[in-house]
Amino acid sequence: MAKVRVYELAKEFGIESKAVMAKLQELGEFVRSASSTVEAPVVRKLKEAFAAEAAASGKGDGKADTASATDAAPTQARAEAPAAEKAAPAPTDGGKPAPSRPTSPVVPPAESPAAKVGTPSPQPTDEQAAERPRPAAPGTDAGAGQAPTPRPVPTPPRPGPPGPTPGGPAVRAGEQPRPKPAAPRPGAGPRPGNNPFTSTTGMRGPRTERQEPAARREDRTGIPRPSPAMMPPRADDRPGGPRPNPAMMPPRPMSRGVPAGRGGPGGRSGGPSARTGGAGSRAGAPSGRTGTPGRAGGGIGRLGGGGRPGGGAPAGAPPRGGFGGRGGGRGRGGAAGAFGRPGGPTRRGRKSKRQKRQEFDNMQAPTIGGVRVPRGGGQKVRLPRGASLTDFAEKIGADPAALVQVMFHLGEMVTATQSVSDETLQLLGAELDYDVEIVSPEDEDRELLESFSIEFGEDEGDEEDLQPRPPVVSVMGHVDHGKTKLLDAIRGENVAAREAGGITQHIGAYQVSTEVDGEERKITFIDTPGHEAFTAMRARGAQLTDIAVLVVAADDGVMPQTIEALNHAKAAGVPIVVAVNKIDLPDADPAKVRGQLTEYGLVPEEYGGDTMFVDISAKARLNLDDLLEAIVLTADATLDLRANPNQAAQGVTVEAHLDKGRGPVATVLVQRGTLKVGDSIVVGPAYGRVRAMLDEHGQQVDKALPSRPVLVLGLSSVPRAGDNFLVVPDDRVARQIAEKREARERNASFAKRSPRVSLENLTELLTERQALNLIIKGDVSGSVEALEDALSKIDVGEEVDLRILHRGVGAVTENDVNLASIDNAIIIGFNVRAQSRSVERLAEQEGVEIRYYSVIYQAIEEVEAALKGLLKPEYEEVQLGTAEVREIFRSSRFGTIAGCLVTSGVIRRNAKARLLRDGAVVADNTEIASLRRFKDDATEVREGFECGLTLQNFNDIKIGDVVETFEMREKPRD
Ligand SMILES: Nc1nc2c(ncn2[C@@H]2O[C@H](COP(=O)(O)OP(=O)(O)OP(=O)(O)O)[C@@H](O)[C@H]2O)c(=O)[nH]1
Repeated sequence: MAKVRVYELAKEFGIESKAVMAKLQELGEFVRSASSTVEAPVVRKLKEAFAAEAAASGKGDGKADTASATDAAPTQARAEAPAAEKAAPAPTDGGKPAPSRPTSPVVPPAESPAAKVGTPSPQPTDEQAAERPRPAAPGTDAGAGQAPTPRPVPTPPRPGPPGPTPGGPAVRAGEQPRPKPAAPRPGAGPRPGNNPFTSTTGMRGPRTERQEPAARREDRTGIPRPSPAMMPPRADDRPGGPRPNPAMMPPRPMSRGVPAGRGGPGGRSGGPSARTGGAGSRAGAPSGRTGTPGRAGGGIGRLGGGGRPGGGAPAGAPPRGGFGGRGGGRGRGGAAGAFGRPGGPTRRGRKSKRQKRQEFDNMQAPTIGGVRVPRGGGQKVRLPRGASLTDFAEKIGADPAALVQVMFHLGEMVTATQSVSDETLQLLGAELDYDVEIVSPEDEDRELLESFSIEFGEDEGDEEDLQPRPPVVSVMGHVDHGKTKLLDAIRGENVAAREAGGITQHIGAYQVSTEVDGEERKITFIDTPGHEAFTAMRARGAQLTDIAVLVVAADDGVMPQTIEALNHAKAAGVPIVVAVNKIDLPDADPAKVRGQLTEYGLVPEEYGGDTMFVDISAKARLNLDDLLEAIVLTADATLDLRANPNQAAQGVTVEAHLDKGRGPVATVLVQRGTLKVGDSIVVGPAYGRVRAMLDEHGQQVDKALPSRPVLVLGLSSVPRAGDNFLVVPDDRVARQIAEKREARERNASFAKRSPRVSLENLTELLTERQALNLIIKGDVSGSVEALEDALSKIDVGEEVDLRILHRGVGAVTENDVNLASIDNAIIIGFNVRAQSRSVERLAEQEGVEIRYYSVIYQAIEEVEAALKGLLKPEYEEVQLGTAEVREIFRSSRFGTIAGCLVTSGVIRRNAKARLLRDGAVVADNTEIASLRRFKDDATEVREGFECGLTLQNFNDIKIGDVVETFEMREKPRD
């Protein structure tokens, strides 16, 4: 089922949106407004709730019926899950609930006790429903084949989304008022705390897949188990004394050799529930001794303390071959007897030794690289981009140092606190059997805003709160087809001409008016031509364009970038209006353009298609009004452009820069709400209060309605194009959101640029890599990004790295200098200077170099030269000379002396040498240790002369060998 909006649901139910919202709230679902979307499971839940209400009031009116009818799928699923029905009879009859057959008829959701008592009971998804234990499939688990005819037992506890507890047919037949399962009824059934076989005992952790079979096993014990809500509150008052806090217990590594004792102190608390608790619950045994129902099964959240797998029992506990944390209630002997079956006979459904061994193996923490870390069992772990191993460890209750070791074992060297890449997190997750979900920046941002109860991107209120807004248009097309000219022409025609005296400013977007059918209509143009800007914005999640104008020169026809632009617009689902430009030229062929574009799915209206083509001349200002009209008509025909102007403003940044006089300024496009002077605003990582707003004519405005672009003054820093903006209740919230965003961006960028150190490249990284660290400051975010981009493309080989430690808009500050001095970086100021003389002085003091540029290419050239300067010199071998061995003399003092004739070049003392015999090298990397001419020492002997020489550390010289000498010379780099 697709997402639906609240008002659509209201329509479907034939009631007011408010009633739907109220119901949702009652069900524990938060929706902001009638136009908020509702997820499919929530819709189902809602329908169930309405159906239940209708059934309860005895009306069973058509709407409720419709609701259940429309929801046939889950009902079906429930029908196929008799275990769920089986669970229905509450143990009000002394623990003998009415039997039910696995093939009981469909139970309408309205009949569910949960629904009747109004308990919020989120409907399970179809899969969940289908996942219910089915008595019809005995033998699938422990106790296979021993399971008797399915016996009704209460639903096993379901932490996480509580499943429904649909009523069984027997109960329905009697139309007995169902007891509220939530009410503890001491004495009515077996005391759950006394029942060591109950799997409900204190189950707290979320249910994992692995728990399911255990739950099924418990079902077969035939003992009715009450729902968790029926459990006596806590066991501190029970024999066994106070339960030690698991968090206080020292985590104990599990050892295969000394398994946690089942009857040991660690093993008693969990009872069977611990078995159903997955990795987490098995672990928690330190609560031992008390027999506390299931606190040991504290689930994942408790892993940090005694909750580690194997943390159950002291290492020295009697090795009774069980699981830490499993035990007590069900164990043989020990205090468990006081609460249940004291070491009774082996029951049906008990696990075999083999199974236990298997389970033990499963829960055994991996011993990667000699460390033990909890195994996830496929559990989901959400981590933000750029998280560190410490963050990961925190989530899974492990020791960060252990994770560092695991990574080491996996061949990657990372520190515990270092931000790591997505792949590293995934790799670690896969190794530990966790399903790592890297939370995207968008999701993270949504969560961040939600934490302040702010929702971005949705109009508040009802249908009737929405009012028409002008379309936002981007102009795209091939190079030189006239995009800029067209944007200028439209602006010139409509803006400058009408605003007498107004000086048209380039602020990144402008609004024009045109008359369509006697009505004045506005259109907002994004003033940055080209689809790069369009796609860059989209890449940042900002889709602000409603309509794309595709400019095609009539003389040139469709070109590669025309197609590219077209595809981008199509991918974004944006309708296209084609402007066939340059029709003033003699070789203009507008018909050809139409024909060509038809092939790409843009069929002109006149050919029976739905795309409007307008022949224009941007230069001659021909038919520009027709183009504007076509835009309005296309918008009217294909889009429902409405927004709520009466809410806190939200929108997107179109452009931003640092203005010398005004500080950071950003052109924002209001998408919904009305932006007013004085509003507290967050724009990406910048925040502030709107000090003033200017329109494209440089005129001050006090408010901006949806689709209105305005230049905003008063921000703390310069945001990036594509950053969203939103008005928040007060400055404090604005600052907090902005700071969190900034921290997140910093982390993410650290993760991106910290090189992955692996065992393979460690030596290389430690010994050979040199890095040029840079800090880039520029006047506008665009130039900083462009410079960073260009610099990162400089390639001088593997040996030298360019690292951009920080980039930002604005003057070079003291902070920049401090950072540069710590990390030995050079600061590049692009069209900016040091903030003050004191900053310059600090730089001098710290020996930090600040280079100023105003031409991008100059900056690139110099950085490239600097990088080359960092390269280690390259050497090449240059031959000096060769000598042939003619005679051999042995000397007790010098070893073997070779009497040689220099056959080429020169032989020098101390020169590097190698000895060749029959063309093969017999000694390399040696040196001419001594050189004599007759009886005298010589420094060099030239070609044609004889000499005596010895080689360093080499005496096995033979007559006929050739001594070759050479030197290593630095090679100039190109
Ligand atoms: N004859 C004629 N020339 C035009 C017309 N529109 C634009 N031009 C010329 O075409 C050339 C390119 O125009 P631009 O507006 O710069 O084209 P563009 O698509 O923005 O180009 P890029 O920014 O390089 O992608 C300029 O020399 C314009 O004067 C027109 O309608 N008729």
